Amino acid sequence: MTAQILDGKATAKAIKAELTERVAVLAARGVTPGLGTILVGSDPGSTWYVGGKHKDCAEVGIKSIRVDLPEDTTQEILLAKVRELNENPECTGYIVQLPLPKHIDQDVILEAMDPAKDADGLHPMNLGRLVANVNRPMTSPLPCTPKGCVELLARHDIDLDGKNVLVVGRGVTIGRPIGLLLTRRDVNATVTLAHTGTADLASHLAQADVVIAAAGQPHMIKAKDLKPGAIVLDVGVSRVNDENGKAVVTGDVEPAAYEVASWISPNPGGVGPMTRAMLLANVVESAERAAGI
Ligand SMILES: Nc1nc2c(c(=O)[nH]1)N[C@@H](CN(C=O)c1ccc(C(=O)N[C@@H](CCC(=O)O)C(=O)O)cc1)CN2
Repeated sequence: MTAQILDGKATAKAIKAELTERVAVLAARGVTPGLGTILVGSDPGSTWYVGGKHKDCAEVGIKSIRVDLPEDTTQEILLAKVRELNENPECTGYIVQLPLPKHIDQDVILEAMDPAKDADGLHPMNLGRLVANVNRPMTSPLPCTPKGCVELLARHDIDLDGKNVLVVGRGVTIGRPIGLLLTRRDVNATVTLAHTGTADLASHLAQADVVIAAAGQPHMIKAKDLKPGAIVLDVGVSRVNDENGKAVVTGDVEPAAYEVASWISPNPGGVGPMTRAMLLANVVESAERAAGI
């Protein structure tokens, strides 16, 4: 068996084209959505991701506001920037790029954001809304990567109703919120959350119809442990050196999994582009709600 590809790049391109039209409808009503980003430090990955967010905004017609701060920025200065974006009327939504340097308390920063401007769905109020709302349509932003995983599967006509999903990784941006999203009544999956403290990962993998690998551990998911025909989303991102010493992006799933899975999202080219597209979707949806559309 060779797995079919969950093509995040092509899917994100189609979503961006749809969002461009929705931004034009907002513009006709005099509404211009604006995305702010705050980046602290110069980590090459984070700098690339933030650059991508501004490029995406330009592509679909969203205004963007960029705040770049040095690595040694104090928590107080960062809080002042967060408050500035809370008050800036041109910025209808914003994100603080994660991870933050170790001397800054991420929870304090996320809590200081205006939840109505939280384009990442990571403010505790918005995560709490995801916990509380099982049945009704969500009217608050969802974290971009979990939302991107669900959208990527839906756009390939993959129904998760009744499926056993194993999520590997318990981070706040993916692992923890994705279980909440997948167990909503409209998705109806049964979710197990595995992590570094899980005793026998192989026995969980053997039962999983769907695996969402978001641990950030290169090739930790072995093809031999997968249930034949499993659907695999390779979400984790690591940078490793290839045989020529060149840094390359690699996922959590070993390449041999392509011979066991029925569907697989490549990495790069799978969930990453969907994360980018879902950030734009959050900004547009929030502007539409504000405009009463
Ligand atoms: N505030 C946030 N911080 C972080 C988030 C987030 O959603 N909000 N997620 C990740 C980083 N991220 C977006 O910020 C992100 C990661 C990966 C990609 C992507 O398109 N990856 C490419 C490969 C890129 C490469 O070569 O490095 C792919 O998968 O094809 C986009 C966005 C952590 N921080």
